[in-house]
This record gives sequence, structure tokens and C-alpha cells, in this order.
Amino acid sequence: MATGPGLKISIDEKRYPGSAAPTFSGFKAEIAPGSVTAILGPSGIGKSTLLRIIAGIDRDYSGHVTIDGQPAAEAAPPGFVFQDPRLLPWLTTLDNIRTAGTGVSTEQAMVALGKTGLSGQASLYPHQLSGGMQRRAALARALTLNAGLLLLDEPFVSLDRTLVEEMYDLIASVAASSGPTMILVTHIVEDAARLADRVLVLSGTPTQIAANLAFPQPRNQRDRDTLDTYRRLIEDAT
Ligand SMILES: Nc1ncnc2c1ncn2[C@@H]1O[C@H](COP(=O)(O)OP(=O)(O)OP(=O)(O)O)[C@@H](O)[C@H]1O
Repeated sequence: MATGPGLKISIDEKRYPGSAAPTFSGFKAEIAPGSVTAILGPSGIGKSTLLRIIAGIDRDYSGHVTIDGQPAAEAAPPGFVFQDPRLLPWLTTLDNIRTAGTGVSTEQAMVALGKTGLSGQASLYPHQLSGGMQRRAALARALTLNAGLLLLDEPFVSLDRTLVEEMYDLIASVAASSGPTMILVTHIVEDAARLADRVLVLSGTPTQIAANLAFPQPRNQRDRDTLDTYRRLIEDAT
């Protein structure tokens, strides 16, 4: 697969109906092709809204978001991990993964489940999965199409430490093997220090980019000192 797309984001105004102030006004950002960008910022600043605009799900704004030059709403659908896992309760885990797109085979879905450590849960229904398993299933569903653009909204919440380490390895190996463009919304400094090439810290009213940090060290070569430096840079900016 070719490297993931580059994004140009220019939101003139995004205002929710009934809201006194716009969430975004004159907001601009660029995302480099094939990069992993972490977006941090306080609750309610607009991180999930931004992901939905990028995904072409939220079109109720003025401005332009292009994905490799194409309007977001017309671009290929991204892999999207929503904040809540959004599994369909009447389908097994395997069949939930197959809803990622038309023509997803059982084999493809099983590969994605294997990557997230859920091969043994393929025939279980969502209510039979723990919260962490449901999140991993949502991640498997997002990965199964090998989309060029992956949007991850707090994908590691409620996973225990060991699993989070495995998910870091998984995301790093996806980044290294197929090179999608990934945007990771997170509250967790460690997620950004471990995974991101670029960190955007959002703040203010209306929302702006308060800090734009580059983390050039390759993910698999970040030693303790590098990670300490990256963590400190993020903490100073948030
Ligand atoms: N459907 C909606 N209708 C009205 N207001 C909304 C809607 N969705 C979000 N908002 C408001 O827009 C702002 C941004 O919300 P958003 O969920 O994008 O923030 P966030 O940074 O992702 O927050 P969190 O970190 O808590 O998930 C908030 O003030 C929120 O209350």
C-alpha cells in the first residue's frame, strides 16, 4: 500500500446549534502523509469534533478539509475507532469486524482479530466481551480495511498496562508496514510520547493549536532519555 494521504484542514467556522460560541473559528492544520499525529487538549476543546470533520461524517461547518487534495466527504472512508466501541449487539465479534466494509472476508476479519489478541473471542457477542476487549474489537474493525487514513479517538482507554504495551507495538508495526496516516486523539501523555511523530496541543476559545511538537526519533529507537524529553515537552505544552 502507498503511504497514507496528506491532509489540509481549514475550518472557517464550526458552531453547534444552540451554542453561544463556535468550537472552531479560523482553525488551520496540516498533517503530513504517512505521519502519526497525536492531538491533545482539555476535555470539550473539540478533538472528537475535528476527527468527525476529517472523516467527512460532520459536514456542518464552513471551510475545507482535503485528503490528498480531495474533499474529505468524497475521500475513501478512513478506519475510525470511536470513543465508544459501537459494536452491533446482535452480531458476533467476527461479524462486527466484517461490517468494516463490503466484501470483508472471514479470513481478513480473523487476521485483524489476531492482531488485537481476540482470535479466541471471534464467536462471542459484544455483551460477552470486557470493556477492554470491546475496544480492541473496535480497533480490529478499523484496521481490517488497511485504510490509508486511521482516526483513533482515545483507543486505549480502559486497557490494562500489558495490553496497552501490546497495542503500542501493534500501532507501531502498522505504521512501519503499511504507512497509513494516523491521527490519535488522547489524554495520555505516554501514548503521544511513544507513538507520535508530531503532537498538536489544542487550547483556547475558539480552539487553536497552542503547540506543534515534532518527535523525529523513530518509534523503535526511543530510549528512556528520549521518552523523558518527549513527555516533558508535552507536559510543558499542556
Ligand atoms: N452534537 C453536539 N451538539 C452540541 N454540542 C456538541 C455536540 N458534540 C460536541 N459538542 C460540544 O462541542 C465541544 C467540543 O466537543 P468534543 O467532543 O469535540 O470535545 P473533545 O475535545 O473531544 O472532548 P473530550 O476530550 O471530553 O472527548 C464541547 O463543548 C461539546 O459540548
